[in-house]
Order: sequence, then C-alpha cells, then structure tokens
Amino acid sequence: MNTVSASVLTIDFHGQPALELTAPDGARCLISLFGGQLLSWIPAGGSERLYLSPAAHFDGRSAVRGGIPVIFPQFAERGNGPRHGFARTRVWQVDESRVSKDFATATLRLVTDDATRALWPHDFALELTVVVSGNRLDLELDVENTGDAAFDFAAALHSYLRVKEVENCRLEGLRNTRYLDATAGDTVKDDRLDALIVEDEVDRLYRDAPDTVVLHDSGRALGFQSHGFPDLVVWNPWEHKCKALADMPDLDFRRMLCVEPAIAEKTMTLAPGEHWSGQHTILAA
Ligand SMILES: O=P(O)(O)OC[C@H]1O[C@H](O)[C@H](O)[C@@H](O)[C@@H]1O
Repeated sequence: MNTVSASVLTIDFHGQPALELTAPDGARCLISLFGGQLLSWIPAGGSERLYLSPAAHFDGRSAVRGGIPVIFPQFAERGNGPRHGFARTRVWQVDESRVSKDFATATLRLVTDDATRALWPHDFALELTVVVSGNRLDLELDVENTGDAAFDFAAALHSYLRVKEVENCRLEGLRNTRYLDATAGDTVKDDRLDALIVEDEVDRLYRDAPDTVVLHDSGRALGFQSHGFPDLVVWNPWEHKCKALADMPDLDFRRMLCVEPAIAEKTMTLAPGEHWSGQHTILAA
C-alpha cells in the first residue's frame, strides 16, 4: 500500500515560487504566488484536472495561460484597467498554510500597493483560500474594502479545465438561462438546450447563472458548485483564436474548456470596511 505524506512545500515552478499542497489522502494541488493562481489539481487517486498550457509564459510579468487565474478588479475589457485586472499578474503573499487529518489548505493574500494604486485608485485586500481533499477542490475568494471610499469591482475564478476531447464534452445545467454571446457582439440569447456542446468558438456570459453545473467528458465528470458569483462564463477559443494565442499550442483548444464563476456583467459595490466572498467547489468523478 502506498503511504502518502501530507505536506505543504514551497517549490520553484518555472522560476516562480509556488506552494504544493498534499492532503493525507494524496489529493494535491499547486498554487503559484504569481497571480495567486492554481496551476495543478490532482484529486486523490486521480489524474490532472486543470489545463495548463505547455506554452504558458512564466516571465513574472505576463498572465499565465491555464490553471485558475484570479480575475480582479475588472473582467475582460469591461473597464479602463488592464484586461482581466491586475490580480493575475501580481505576486501574492502566503497568509497561512497547513495540513489537517482530512485536507491541506492555504490562504494567499494580495493588498494595495503603489503599483495597484497606479492602476486602480482604491484600497483593498484580496484573499484566496484553497482546500484540497479527496475528489474535491474548494476555493474561496474574499474581497475587502480597506479604504475610506466605496469601490466597484468585478471578479472571476477563471478555471481552465483539462478535458480529453472538447467536442465530446457536455456542460449540463444551463438550460433555460440567458447569456451574452461575445462571439456575436454580446447579443442576448436564450439557452434552450439540455447541454452545451462545443463545436466552434464559445464565449458566453451566463447571467444569474445556476449555482450548479456538470461537465461530462468522455466517461469522466466534473461538478461545479458556486455561491456569491452571479454569472458564469464559458470559453473555448476554438481553432482560429487558439492559433492566434502565442502562449497556447495550436490544437490545445481540444484539451480545455473554461468554466468561470464571475461577477462580470454588472460590477459589485463595496462600502468602506465591507467584504464580499464567493465560493467555488469542483468535484471530480
Ligand atoms: O486571453 P485572456 O486575457 O486570458 O482571456 C481569455 C478569455 O477570458 C474569458 O473567458 C473571456 O470571456 C474571453 O473573451 C477571453 O478570450
């Protein structure tokens, strides 16, 4: 019988410091301090469930293509700041990390500094807590207004899921919902289908999305439960857009699908001293 030793290790991953968490049951994940970004998740007894591009840039400046980037305080180009915000390109601090008898966990923190103030003139504290155990990954994102004026923000946990073959995937749970279709100039559309099947570029912002969706992928499945995030973004660049991405191999659009709980269509307002928190759980089967 294999024995697993539960641990939290600080390692170097492509020149960046990262935390490797191993739970007593062998479930593992890797979190880069650059971006506070999950880069790998392997459930106990399972295989890798996050997509990380083999051509991702690890230069300490560029956003890393894959894993679970934290999007804050802006979604995509819905604002005047950097695309998808700056949280994914800042170095976060480790606040706490530990193993218990059932899980391994870490909390990372990003707070205002001169560089963030130059991009977005507000005082904030962001906290990402990751818990890995068995077949589940739990993430909690907390935003606090630490300044003396209200601010508006957007946020997302931009999850790149590794799939065997994207054309064989079915994303279920979105029937009878509405989405903005970014591939058609943000036209509002109704989803009337039992499942979303990816056969072309998909870039949809589901508003007031259901908290639970399930991704079936060639005999495997991932279940998602989120709380606090009103929207859900689903993205696959497909052939043409993937070719245009310098940090992703041309055919890797087949190996990934992004399912992203988000505050995206409408920003959220936080008064001084207020908190918002959102939870995102992924279950592997
Ligand atoms: O290339 P990035 O800036 O990381 O953005 C990657 C993707 O993120 C989201 O899913 C958006 O809906 C897409 O429109 C965008 O292409």
